[in-house]
Amino acid sequence: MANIHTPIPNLKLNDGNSIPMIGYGTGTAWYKSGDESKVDQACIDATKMSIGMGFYHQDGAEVYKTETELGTAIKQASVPREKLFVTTKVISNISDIPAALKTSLKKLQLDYVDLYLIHSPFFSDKKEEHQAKWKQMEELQGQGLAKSIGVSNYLPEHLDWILDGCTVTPAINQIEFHPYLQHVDLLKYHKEKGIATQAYGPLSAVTKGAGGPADDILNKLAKKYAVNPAEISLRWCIDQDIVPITTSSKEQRLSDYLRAMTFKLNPAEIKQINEAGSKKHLRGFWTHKFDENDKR
Ligand SMILES: NC(=O)C1=CN([C@@H]2O[C@H](COP(=O)(O)OP(=O)(O)OC[C@H]3O[C@@H](n4cnc5c(N)ncnc54)[C@H](O)[C@@H]3O)[C@@H](O)[C@H]2O)C=CC1
Ligand SMILES: O=CCc1c[nH]c2ccccc12
Repeated sequence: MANIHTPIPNLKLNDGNSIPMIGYGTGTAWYKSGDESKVDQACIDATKMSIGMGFYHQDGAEVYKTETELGTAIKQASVPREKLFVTTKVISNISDIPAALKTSLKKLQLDYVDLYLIHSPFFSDKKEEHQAKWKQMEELQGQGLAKSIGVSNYLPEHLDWILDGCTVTPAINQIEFHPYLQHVDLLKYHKEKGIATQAYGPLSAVTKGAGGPADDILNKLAKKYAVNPAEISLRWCIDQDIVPITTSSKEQRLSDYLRAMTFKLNPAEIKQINEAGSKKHLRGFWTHKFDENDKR
């Protein structure tokens, strides 16, 4: 069983900070559609378990309404703060980013987050507003409240707005990324500008896209490396320097995910997954915001 002793590599960001190359998400499986003040003990327990197993990189967001649970799990896990990498994101309270971060920090019971992200670009279609919001993000980083700052769900046109005149280039863009959503042009853009990529929904080809054209190659490689197709999907991200964010409430599944740290795909295998995956398009998140004809 892979466990806390399974070393997790780091990726160096453009600001000199380092991020562990797999994250545990407190969104999809855990977000509350209702009352935020109703504490979800199952979320605390699963998140604490993930930290205990070595998932020191934790991904939250104000919109998930689970920052209190994440903060409690962190506290109860008793791992030194400097060993953790904690992300949260702003979107509901984008009108006042400094206040939003302070509220998040209170819920998280932290003095700073390792990464603060603007959760999506869809709050405005005006370049000037994006630039003004990014300036506030830079100020929060300057105050030490966020060690790294970045964005999520941005496309090249949104990043262009920010990069025009920014002082700090976003460290990360967190996007939906899996064999059926490969974002080839966006990844090229990230590489040119020194922006790291985080992948949410990395298991989508195995979960939502099961039965698709990548099944055969994912199954074949799973057999070769004696893991599950999920771990091939995670490794496919890592071997492209992309940081996957996954989740589960099950110890066995989390342990299985960590096996992605125990082997490497070769370039030919990555290419085979890319080729098979490019035969299908699947977007699972923010579908109401992205143009349905946009296959990027
Ligand atoms: N920035 C953004 O807009 C977004 C960020 N996120 C972040 O990413 C995190 C992970 O996102 P997910 O889509 O949940 O990631 P994921 O694609 O890794 O899926 C994880 C889910 O797959 C299930 N699973 C694993 N193996 C399976 C199998 N063999 N068969 C069936 N189901 C299986 C797990 O139980 C879990 O519920 C979220 O919790 C959140 O923190 C997620 C969506 C949007
Ligand atoms: O971050 C993931 C997708 C997302 C966007 N808004 C919400 C609200 C609640 C849960 C997930 C999400």
